[in-house]
Amino acid sequence: MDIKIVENQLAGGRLGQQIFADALAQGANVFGLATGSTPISIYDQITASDLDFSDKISINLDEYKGISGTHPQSYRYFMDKHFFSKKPFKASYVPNGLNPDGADEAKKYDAILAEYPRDLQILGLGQNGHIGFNEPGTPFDSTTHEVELTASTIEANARFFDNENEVPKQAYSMGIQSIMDAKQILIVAYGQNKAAAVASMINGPVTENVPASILQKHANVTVILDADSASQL
Ligand SMILES: N[C@@H]1[C@@H](O)[C@H](O)[C@@H](COP(=O)(O)O)O[C@@H]1O
Repeated sequence: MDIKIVENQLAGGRLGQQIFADALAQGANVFGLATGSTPISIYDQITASDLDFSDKISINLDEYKGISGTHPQSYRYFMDKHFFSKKPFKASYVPNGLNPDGADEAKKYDAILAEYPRDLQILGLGQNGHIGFNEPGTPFDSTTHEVELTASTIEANARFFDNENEVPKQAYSMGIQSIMDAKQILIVAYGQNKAAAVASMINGPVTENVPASILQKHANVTVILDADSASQL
């Protein structure tokens, strides 16, 4: 793992933008994207740059089940707002939260992932070590699946909703194997509340109890941290 400690999120955004630029220069065609507050500074730097994704593909990690892409808290809405409306791709895939059939949605999304192997995958990190919506205990060989969100994730995401009851209880997520299939991975974490998860991801045993710990086994991972999230290393 190539660990970069940056001064603040703006510096992390610049570094992340550079990693995207380098991938583009090396011929990357398919970009795996993530939501959450963490990647926003990278997306801000990218959308303000002259990078061109108009003939590239993006595939997002996950989406809440049961809300449409026009819901302000859906991940499709987030991506439109922070990225695609400013910097469009040729095609952008996000799981369809309105598909009531989890097995069907998983099959369709896995077909998209198989058609477009990702060159670069960006990830945030959950406080419990989750990546995408792969909560602790998710098998390392998982592909796209329907997820029951844990109480801690619902609580962590409640700040974006009017109240905790409105946070969807399920989501669709790429699996851990799907994430590991990307050629290159960029994982980003800021703040004291991520410090324990960062330490377990980097120095802990590789265990399904800490989904991000599997990244120790990937050949090309860059980790962007700030001093707070790196404080337990
Ligand atoms: N499904 C997302 C994850 O992909 C994200 O990494 C995590 C952390 O979010 P934040 O970056 O806001 O801390 O939140 C959600 O649970």
